[in-house]
Amino acid sequence: MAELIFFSGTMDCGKSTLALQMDYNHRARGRGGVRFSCNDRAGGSVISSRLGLQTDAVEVIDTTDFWDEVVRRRTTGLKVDYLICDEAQFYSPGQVEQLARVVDEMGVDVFAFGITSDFRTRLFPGSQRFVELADRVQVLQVEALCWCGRRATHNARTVDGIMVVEGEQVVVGDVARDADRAEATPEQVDASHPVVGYETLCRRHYMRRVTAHGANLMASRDQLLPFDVDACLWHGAS
Ligand SMILES: Nc1ncnc2c1ncn2[C@@H]1O[C@H](COP(=O)(O)OP(=O)(O)O)[C@@H](O)[C@H]1O
Ligand SMILES: Cc1cn([C@H]2C[C@H](O)[C@@H](COP(=O)(O)O)O2)c(=O)[nH]c1=O
Repeated sequence: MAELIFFSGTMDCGKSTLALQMDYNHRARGRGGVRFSCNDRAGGSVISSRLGLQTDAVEVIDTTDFWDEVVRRRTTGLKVDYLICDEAQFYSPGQVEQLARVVDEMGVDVFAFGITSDFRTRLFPGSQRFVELADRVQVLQVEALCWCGRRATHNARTVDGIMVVEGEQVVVGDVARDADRAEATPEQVDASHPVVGYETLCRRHYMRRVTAHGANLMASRDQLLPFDVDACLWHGAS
């Protein structure tokens, strides 16, 4: 029985890696599949994993109709047993409905991969529809971590190094590694080209808006005292 599975998690938890692995495993057993992606960080028509793997894919755009995509391939004799759908949070609710129909009426497995919520903790409309329609929502086993070591559950956005909670829902970007993470100096800030980045945080530090950079700053200011960033915040220290 074909299934619609939504593999979900925060940014940087291995979704694209798993998408490429699943494609490889199914293909290795002779199944025919089509890979789709949308606004991948590495550019159009590609699925890229931070582990270094990258494979071509069909770019999903506003007019993409998944039902037509499958019918067109099957009528030219191609085998379509499954679809890999990366960056699925960016698909429209209507496209998610098309995917459900492809599963139910054409017996095609759909493996979709995406983040559920945006930098304001709000569901992406496409992800919401996946949660509503999927046979299974599977949370990835590999956990992205917050700087404090807890499991990261939220995606924070930074602009020039500062966490923000307002802005466009879709801004393609990457998580910064610890080494790159710093608030820009006033000289580096170019108001016409703000640098947008992301950081995965636990809920506690998302709610208190403490990124790795903020925590480091507080730690360095407070070197002479026993340091507990959460206690500092709780008591209103800056
Ligand atoms: N140099 C590396 N060595 C080992 N694992 C890495 C390396 N770089 C990235 N990763 C792993 O890749 C994961 C990110 O994978 P990716 O598929 O790009 O994530 P997602 O699609 O969920 O954003 C990280 O959580 C980490 O486990
Ligand atoms: C939280 C959030 C993320 N995005 C973008 C940033 C990346 O381009 C993708 C997520 O890709 P990943 O492979 O899961 O790392 O989504 C966005 O546009 N808006 C957001 O709020």
